[in-house]
Amino acid sequence: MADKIKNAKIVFVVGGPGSGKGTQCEKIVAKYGYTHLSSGDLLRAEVASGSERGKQLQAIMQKGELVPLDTVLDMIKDAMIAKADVSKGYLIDGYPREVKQGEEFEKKIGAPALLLYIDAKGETMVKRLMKRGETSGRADDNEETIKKRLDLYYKATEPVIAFYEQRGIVRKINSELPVDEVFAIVEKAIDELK
Ligand SMILES: Nc1ncnc2c1ncn2[C@H]1C[C@H](O)[C@@H](COP(=O)(O)OP(=O)(O)O)O1
Ligand SMILES: [Mg+2]
Repeated sequence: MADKIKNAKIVFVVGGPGSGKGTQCEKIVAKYGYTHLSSGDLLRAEVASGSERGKQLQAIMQKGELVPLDTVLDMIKDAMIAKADVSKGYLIDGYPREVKQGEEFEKKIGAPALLLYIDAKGETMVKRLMKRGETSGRADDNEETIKKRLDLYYKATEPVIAFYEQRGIVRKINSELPVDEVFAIVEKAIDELK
């Protein structure tokens, strides 16, 4: 089964909470037929299912902490295999959150062809998340948890970007711009993959 995704085009979408990863992924899906897998969305779906695993996950996520590595990776892999026949590529959104997660992903699934680094200022991310929190219903879109998520992002995820920069696959995207202008930069990076 895992053979099906062996040669798949894999794009890591990395950036702080509220940087605009989900927004850009949605546009990539519409234009390029990629499959969008947000690790956060997969986890929230598990929570919503009410399963025992979901309950444990909820407690961790509410504190703004990282969920155990194997759990996230298994969920991503299953979702990739499920879409293998219809997918032109995969957007792995919000993963890897730390270098070790990237290494495990490559061992179990494959190497990314590109890392889109969706970059916005801390104050911009906070503003966007507070606004999103008005309607998102996400337990972690509140001021206290946002601050923790940002701190963790800077500590754990920035080394991920440095790690893949050595391989020359990082494209830094200025996400301070309006959505469509951000997407114009994203398109260039994706087009280079063909
Ligand atoms: N370039 C941009 N300009 C203004 N607002 C943006 C933006 N990109 C995203 N947003 C808004 C949409 C959401 O309400 C919020 C967070 O975006 P998101 O795509 O959900 O971020 P992420 O998935 O990185 O957490 O910010
Ligand atoms: Mg998101």
